Amino acid sequence: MLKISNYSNLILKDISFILKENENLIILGSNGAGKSTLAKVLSNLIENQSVELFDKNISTLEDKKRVELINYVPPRFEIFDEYITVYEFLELSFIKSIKKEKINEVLKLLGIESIKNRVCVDLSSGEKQLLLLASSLIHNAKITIFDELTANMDISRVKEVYTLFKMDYLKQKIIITHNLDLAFHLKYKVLYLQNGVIKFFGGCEEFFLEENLSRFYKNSLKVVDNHLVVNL
Ligand SMILES: Nc1ncnc2c1ncn2[C@@H]1O[C@H](COP(=O)(O)OP(=O)(O)OP(=O)(O)O)[C@@H](O)[C@H]1O
Repeated sequence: MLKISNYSNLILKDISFILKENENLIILGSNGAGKSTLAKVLSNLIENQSVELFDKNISTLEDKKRVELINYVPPRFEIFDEYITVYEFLELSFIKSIKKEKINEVLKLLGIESIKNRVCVDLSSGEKQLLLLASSLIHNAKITIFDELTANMDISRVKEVYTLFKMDYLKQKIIITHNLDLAFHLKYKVLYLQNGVIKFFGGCEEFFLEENLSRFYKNSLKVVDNHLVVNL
């Protein structure tokens, strides 16, 4: 269970909501709305006392315990070690003891065995995002927040990620995305942010009603054959 109560900072305004155990969430909103900032608050990268994780205030949790409960996966892969390989990076993703077979299982699941001995800094941006995904699967926190995971992925990879999310390989997920069709089909609960304010928090079906689409996206979207597409 995740709960945030009356949180405000320079960007976010009076944020409160509860996500029940095993409920997944999509966070939507335009550029600069505050989505990444909210994710950093929920994972305590922006320190606060307004978030409760599984009935414990996040400010009271030791780092080791907190990372077991929540993992923020950033939109860009950044690393200072120029020489570390994919395999070595994944070894560092375990919270407890390293299980080599788990690394091979995840590499196979994502179809990225061929890059396992490559140096991380040389990967393409899409490959780096797959590495972040692999790392989060190994980390396997109770709640994983993905910040624009699919932004640099090709379409077939986006489809694979969608399938993976549907498989419940990870426990509880919070997904920040600009891919509305992905959000529409995942059918998770939706939180819509506008200028740091929650304008919608509720079911997917309700959010994607025509009246809400025109309220939040004006005439920039249309539904074609049960898919949300840009109304060019
Ligand atoms: N460390 C910071 N210091 C000052 N302003 C910041 C900082 N981080 C973010 N902001 C500002 O806060 C606002 C919200 O940023 P945030 O990254 O949370 O938006 P977002 O909804 O994730 O946007 P996008 O969809 O473009 O990624 C932006 O105007 C941004 O410039």
